[in-house]
Amino acid sequence: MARIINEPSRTFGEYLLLPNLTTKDCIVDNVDLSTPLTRFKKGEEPGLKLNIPFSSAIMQSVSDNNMAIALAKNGGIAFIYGSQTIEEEAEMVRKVKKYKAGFVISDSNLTPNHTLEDVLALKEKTGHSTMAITDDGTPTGKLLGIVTSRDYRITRDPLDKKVSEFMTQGDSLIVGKEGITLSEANNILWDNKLNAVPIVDEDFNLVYMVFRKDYSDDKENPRANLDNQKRYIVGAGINSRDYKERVPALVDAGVDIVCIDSSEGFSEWQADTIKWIKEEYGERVKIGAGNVVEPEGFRYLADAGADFVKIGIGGGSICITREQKGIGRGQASAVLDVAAARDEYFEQTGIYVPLCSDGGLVQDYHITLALAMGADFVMLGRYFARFDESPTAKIKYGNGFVKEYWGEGSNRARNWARYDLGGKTDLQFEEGVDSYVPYAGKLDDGLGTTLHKIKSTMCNLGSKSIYQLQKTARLCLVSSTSISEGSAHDVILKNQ
Ligand SMILES: NC(=O)C1=CN([C@@H]2O[C@H](COP(=O)(O)OP(=O)(O)OC[C@H]3O[C@@H](n4cnc5c(N)ncnc54)[C@H](O)[C@@H]3O)[C@@H](O)[C@H]2O)C=CC1
Ligand SMILES: O=c1[nH]c(=O)c2[nH+]cn([C@@H]3O[C@H](COP(=O)(O)O)[C@@H](O)[C@H]3O)c2[nH]1
Ligand SMILES: [K+]
Repeated sequence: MARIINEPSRTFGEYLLLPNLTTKDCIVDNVDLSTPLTRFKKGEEPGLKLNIPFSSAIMQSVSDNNMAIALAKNGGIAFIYGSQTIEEEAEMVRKVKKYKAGFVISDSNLTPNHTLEDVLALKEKTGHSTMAITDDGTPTGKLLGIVTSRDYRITRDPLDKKVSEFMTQGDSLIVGKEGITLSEANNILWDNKLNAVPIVDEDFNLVYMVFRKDYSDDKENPRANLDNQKRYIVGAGINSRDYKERVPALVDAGVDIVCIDSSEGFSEWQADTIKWIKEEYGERVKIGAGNVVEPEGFRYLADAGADFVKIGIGGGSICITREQKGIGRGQASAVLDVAAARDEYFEQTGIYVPLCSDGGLVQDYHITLALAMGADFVMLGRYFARFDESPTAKIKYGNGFVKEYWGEGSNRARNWARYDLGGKTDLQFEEGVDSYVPYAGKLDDGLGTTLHKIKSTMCNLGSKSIYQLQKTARLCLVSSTSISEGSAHDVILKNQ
């Protein structure tokens, strides 16, 4: 007979935190939010850590190279979406690893044989008026010239005028040599009254551009999550099918960690994927797996060698998996149950496997709850999709703005593959929706507020670290009637 777990599965909104004694040294500035990202043996340090317990969802509408840079700058990690070709995903990883504050890879490039018409079309497409002219029109080709809007006049020059006739070239072309510092590049900009300076290697191949406007806002964040070569840490999503091709390409691009991206991870496909990666790369390549919602699934993946395990089925804001397939579990119950299994696993084996609570986090305090319940970090989709740094369009909506946000199980996300990875297309059903989320401005600002909230809650709980929070937090269940007591009530709100 089927086994029934009679305890109903619960969500974060059903719990509140109880304060503990706040000692005088427990102030926001003293709260440390660093947390392990990968498994470690008792008494040892994890191979990878996060400086804040945040990761961004493995989704087309959330995690590209821009999100990865913005989040790593703040101490977290993005997992670049795997629902794209291997080459495209590896290229995104490469862009993050090549990124140096203030040095950008040129996104507007042409050859001398292009025309003014091509210049105008490219400007329309990228929004950038400074273009690098290289022998092959790529951002890494031999640099032959530069075009800015000062080099042509739309009213006077014919549209078929060749770029070679009006680009800045020869002795007038001022460049910086690869390896110079940002402040040296900035001196070149000022000394020559330029808005941009191309940086070239020994063979005059283009490597970066440095723009005057970028210089001021590129001070390094002290929380930045960096590797031993001072490059940003980045993760990437993989699947349990093409990993033998995808993982080598990602490793070649410099990825720090991969994560099997699936709605449900208690499977031999995932164990095989982990096994292959560990045999191929040993400890050099870290790998997260999931998702699970109960202890058996956790233990299976921990035994298989997962470096972290992700929790959450059907709780995401764009998820309709529970409606479609009837699988899943309230996220709070899932985290509590799996965290207990993780602690038991640690006692039995001396191996600590970090947990990630993925999806369904709505209020900022839900993040604190997830950590208190035993998660070491969280993964958020909707939250990050709202910021400027997410890859999707910002659209005017009523009096404000929204950004697009769609699930990886939606038809929109699945369209990337020309061939179906998983069987007959005519049998497919959607497991996610296509939606809008309210636009929330710059990631630095929004995330800054959330971090401050989490830290001040931790002070109420007398915790200066996530470890302490997990060990000492006390939580209570709330009744549905007491929930209304928690918002403004029995008053007439002004300005409404
Ligand atoms: N966290 C959540 O609640 C949910 C997440 N999603 C997202 O949607 C996307 C797609 O997820 P899934 O459909 O679960 O993808 P998936 O690729 O893991 O699974 C699809 C199907 O293929 C099977 N499969 C996996 N590897 C195989 C192999 N090597 N050979 C043969 N069959 C294999 C799986 O067992 C499953 O039936 C992911 O981005 C996931 O994160 C979708 C629904 C819910
Ligand atoms: O049922 C689903 N259908 C989908 O199409 C889908 N796409 C993503 N995900 C999962 O949702 C997480 C993000 O959730 P939030 O927006 O709540 O942060 C993500 O991190 C995923 O775990 C999906 N679940
Ligand atoms: K399964």
